[in-house]
Amino acid sequence: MVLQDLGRRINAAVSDLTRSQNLDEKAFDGMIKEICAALLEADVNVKLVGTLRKSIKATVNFKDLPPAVNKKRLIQKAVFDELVKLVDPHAEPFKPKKGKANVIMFVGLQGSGKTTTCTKLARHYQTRGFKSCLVCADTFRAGAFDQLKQNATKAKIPYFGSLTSTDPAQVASEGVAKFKKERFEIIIVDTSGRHRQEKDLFDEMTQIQRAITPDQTIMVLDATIGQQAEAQSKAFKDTADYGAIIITKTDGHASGGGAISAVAATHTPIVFIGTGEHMLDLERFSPQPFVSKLLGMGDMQGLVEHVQALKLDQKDTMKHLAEGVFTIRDLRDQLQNIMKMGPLSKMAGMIPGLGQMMGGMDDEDGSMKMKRMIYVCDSMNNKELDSDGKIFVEQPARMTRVARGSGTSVREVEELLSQQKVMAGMAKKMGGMSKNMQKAQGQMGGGNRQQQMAAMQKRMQSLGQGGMGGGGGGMPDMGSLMKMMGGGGGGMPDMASMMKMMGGMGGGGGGGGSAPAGRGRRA
Ligand SMILES: Nc1nc2c(ncn2[C@@H]2O[C@H](COP(=O)(O)OP(=O)(O)OP(=O)(O)O)[C@@H](O)[C@H]2O)c(=O)[nH]1
Repeated sequence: MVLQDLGRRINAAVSDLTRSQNLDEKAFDGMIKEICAALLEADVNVKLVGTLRKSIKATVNFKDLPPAVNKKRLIQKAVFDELVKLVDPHAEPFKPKKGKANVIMFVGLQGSGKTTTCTKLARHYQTRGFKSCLVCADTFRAGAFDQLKQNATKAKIPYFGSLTSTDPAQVASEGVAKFKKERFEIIIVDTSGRHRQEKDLFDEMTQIQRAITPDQTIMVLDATIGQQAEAQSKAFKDTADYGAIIITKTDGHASGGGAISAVAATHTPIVFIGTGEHMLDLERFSPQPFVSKLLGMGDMQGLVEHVQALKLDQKDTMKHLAEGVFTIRDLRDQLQNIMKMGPLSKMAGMIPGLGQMMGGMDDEDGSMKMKRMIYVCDSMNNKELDSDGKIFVEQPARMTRVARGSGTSVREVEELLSQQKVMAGMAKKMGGMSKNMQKAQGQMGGGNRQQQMAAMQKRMQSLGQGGMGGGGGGMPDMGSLMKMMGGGGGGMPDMASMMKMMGGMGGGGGGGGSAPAGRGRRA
């Protein structure tokens, strides 16, 4: 059972109860039983589950509820709050400071995902304006430095290591000294995860720690070990006193719930969770957004942060949208932006309600469809790209040329054009709206964008919470969401249409291999 399934099961238990006609104590007990069974299957400690059960019962106190009280809301809130408590470590982690060297040392067993996570974290800080780098202090495993080098090169992060040295503490201090001199702000040191004997591994960790005196030591834990996470973290704590934990591989296993709750029970801050093998698959851990996402209520804060961190180039499209225009080039740029955001299923999980709605959607299919749309655009010349698409209606031969050049089919070109037409129609409306808004704002003496964003987030969250248990809620307004993320004026096109479009694209139409045959461009 994967973590998402755990969320779905809990959600279903609450929904069944709140939808049922006779919301009596027996049904309420049944719901608690189902939630507890799901948590136990996810390897959450039996004592913690017991506490959760008692707390939900005590909070709702079914017997003494006055008849007028909104039972559904009360039950939903109690379940939500108790799940948050279950994964809340109640501890604040170290926060790196700008303008100084923050040395972060990683420890953890082999295969836990240390090297991958080091690079993910360096990249995370890099995109947030910290000058970041990596040091490989694993001199035990041949190939460790190569792996870090490869990851770092891909993420464009400077790195340091040695292919010949056998002294990890020396390599670590040399690397840290070099990068401190070069005024790096985040210096991440990766250490070995294996040794002939466990004692050697722990000795090495303390030697490195003494040599570099890190500002923070982070332990990396593999979520698939479930509640054993507690024992493993204790063993490390006794030796290399770490300040925070990153739990990796929460994407594949429900036992991530077990690992997270086990660590939270020890009051150790969980700073991030790894949610996949991709560089972007690192999420800041925060109990409330985590539970919200688990239950299909989305994580708006995370989504906005994620999109902002990508620094997507929206300038031209925004300008066009404000003018009520949406060209084929705009469509291609937006497709490319969406591709940068990471797997679609993950993006959808952050949007209240959408993750569950798209449960069956295949990331590979979705991204292949988008790639083929980009191939179509790349086979157009500048005149075509900057057009509103009418040029293809007037001269249909252009479609055949583009299909041939991109290794797709005429039908796919037509579909892209009709999508662009839909977007252009929306842009026209939005352009008018945005002009009116600007006028209104001007009359009101302007508006505070931060306040607007906060209000929007609040609205989204309330929509998401309403969604649990099927009471009210429903899908939020994707157009507004994208506008908010894009910042002010226009914004990205409507995500729901994008998803719909991908679902409909590429079905049949014959022709077109998986790779473009050639993408020659004509003037
Ligand atoms: N699905 C998934 N896989 C992950 C995640 N993090 C790391 N991995 C994979 O886990 C495997 C081990 O990761 P490494 O980074 O090599 O682990 P390590 O702890 O550095 O291993 P040693 O160098 O042997 O100590 C790799 O295949 C990674 O791609 C994650 O969050 N989700």
